[in-house]
Amino acid sequence: MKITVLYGTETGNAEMLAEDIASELQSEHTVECCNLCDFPPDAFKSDHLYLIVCSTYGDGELPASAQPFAEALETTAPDLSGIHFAVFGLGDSEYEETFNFGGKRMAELLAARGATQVGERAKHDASGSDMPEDIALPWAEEVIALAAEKMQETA
Ligand SMILES: Cc1cc2nc3c(=O)[nH]c(=O)nc-3n(C[C@H](O)[C@H](O)[C@H](O)COP(=O)(O)O)c2cc1C
Repeated sequence: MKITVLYGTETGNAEMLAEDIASELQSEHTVECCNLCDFPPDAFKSDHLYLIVCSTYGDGELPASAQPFAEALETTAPDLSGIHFAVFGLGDSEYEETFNFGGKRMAELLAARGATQVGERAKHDASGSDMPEDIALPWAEEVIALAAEKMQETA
């Protein structure tokens, strides 16, 4: 499968995780990895699965590297029907009211433009005991299997 791992980060955790996911998947898939700040919303392709790794900053906001992408999505309003994505959020449950809102916001923005979300949105908790890569790799395998079915249906 063609997979693009996109990440939105403020201090690098999402970037490290995105790179880990990409390197784990590349033996079986064609994988690219890209910062959301370098990815224009008109670059989505319907034969790719997009794995979006996104942290949360401020008061439940998107991290700095995802903000230009989110603004471009809102101003250019591309039609993303036929695009499949899954979201892995990074956050910290110490921020009780806004836990993992960055990933949630990203999923809402893409769905609002017609893209199809695959699988459950994963929510890593920096205050929990799991390492992000330990939950991200099984999550990625699961969403890839689901996407393979869905993308075949819509092809
Ligand atoms: C100043 C600051 C604000 C944060 N705000 C939130 C928040 O509102 N909700 C949340 O779930 N996590 C929040 N976090 C936790 C980060 O999302 C988490 O540490 C994540 O791993 C950072 O990933 P990054 O380095 O890719 O940006 C915050 C962290 C910092 C330092």
